[in-house]
Amino acid sequence: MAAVLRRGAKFISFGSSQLLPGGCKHGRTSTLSFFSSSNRNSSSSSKIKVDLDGSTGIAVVKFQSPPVNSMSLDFLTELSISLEKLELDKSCRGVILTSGQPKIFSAGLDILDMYGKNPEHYAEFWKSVQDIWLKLYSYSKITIAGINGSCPAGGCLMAMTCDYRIMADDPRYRIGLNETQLGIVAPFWFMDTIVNTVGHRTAELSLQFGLMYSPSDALKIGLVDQVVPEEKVLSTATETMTQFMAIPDHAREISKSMLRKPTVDRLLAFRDADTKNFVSFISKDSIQKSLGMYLTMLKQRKV
Ligand SMILES: CC/C=C\C/C=C\CCCC/C=C/C(=O)SCCNC(=O)CCNC(=O)[C@H](O)C(C)(C)COP(=O)(O)OP(=O)(O)OC[C@H]1O[C@@H](n2cnc3c(N)ncnc32)[C@H](O)[C@@H]1OP(=O)(O)O
Repeated sequence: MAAVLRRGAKFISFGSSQLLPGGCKHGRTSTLSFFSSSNRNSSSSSKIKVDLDGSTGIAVVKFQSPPVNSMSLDFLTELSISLEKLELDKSCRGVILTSGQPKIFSAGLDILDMYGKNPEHYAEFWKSVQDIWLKLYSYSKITIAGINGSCPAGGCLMAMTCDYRIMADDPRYRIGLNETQLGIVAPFWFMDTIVNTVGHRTAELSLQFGLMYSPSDALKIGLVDQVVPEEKVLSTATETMTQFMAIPDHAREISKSMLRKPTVDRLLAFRDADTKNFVSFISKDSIQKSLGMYLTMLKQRKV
C-alpha cells in the first residue's frame, strides 16, 4: 500500500488534484486505413475504427480520437453504434478494444462535457456514459481490452467492463479510478465494477485514495490479467480471444450474464436517480470550480 502511494506521489499535484505522469504529446490528426480483402470488414467513423476479420470472427475496435481518446458525447455515441452493429453481426464473436493513439488508452470522460455546460447537456452526456457501460457490461460477445497506454477513471471503467485485460508493460502507464483526486466521487456502478474486479478491500483503498497503478501493480491486485511488451498487446489479445472462443458461446454467455446481471440491474433500477444525482453534483459551483482548475492545470502542464 505504502509503495503504491509512494508511486502515486510521483504524480503532478495541483491543490487536491493529481495528474498522471506526462511527457507525451500528441498530434491532433489521424490517418484512417481501409482493408480491401473480402474477409475483412472495416468501417471508420471519425473517432472509432472497426476492423472485423470474418475468418476469425474477431473485431478490433480502435479508439482514434486525438489527442487522448477522451470519452466525449460524440466519442461515446460513435462507440455505442459500433458496438451495437458488432453485437448484431453473426460473423463477429469477439471484440478487442484498443487505442490508436500513442501512450493513451483513454483519458476517461471528457472533462469539457462536464464543465461549463447546461443541465440538459450534463443529463444527455451522463446517459451516454451509462449507456456504454450497460452495453459493455452486459455485452453478449467476448470483450478484451488491449490497454496500450494510460487509462484513468472512465478509461479504466471501460477496460473493467471487458472479460479480460491485457496491459502494455511500460512503467509510465497508469490505470485506476482517480476520481477523488479530482475532487469528484465515482458513482455507485463505477464502484460496483471495481469491487467485482479486484475485491472489496482493494477497491476501498483504491477508490478513497484515487490510486493509479503501474502495469505491474495493476497485475498484482488483479485490475489487469496480463502484462506484456507493448508490441505484443494485440497478438496476445488475439491469442486469448481464441482461448475464449474454444468455449461454447451459449455457456460462456450465460455464465457472464448470471455473474453480471445483479450489477447491471442495480444501475437499471436507479438510472434516473443516478442521472439526477450526476446533474446536481456536477452543476455545483464548488465542483465546477475544481474541474475548471483541473482543466487549467492540464492545459498548463507542458513538459
Ligand atoms: C454522489 C455522486 C453522484 C454522482 C456522480 C457525480 C459525478 C462524478 C462522476 C464522474 C466520473 C468521472 C470519470 C472521469 O473519467 S473524469 C476524467 C478523468 N481523467 C483524468 O483525470 C485524466 C486527465 N488527463 C491526464 O492525466 C493526461 O492528459 C494524460 C491522459 C495522462 C495524457 O497526458 P499527455 O499525453 O501528457 O497529454 P496532455 O495532458 O498534454 O493532454 C493533451 C490534451 O488533452 C486534454 N485532456 C486530457 N485529458 C482530458 C480529459 N479527460 N478531458 C478533456 N480533455 C483532456 C488536455 O487538457 C490537453 O489539452 P490541450 O488543449 O492543452 O492540448
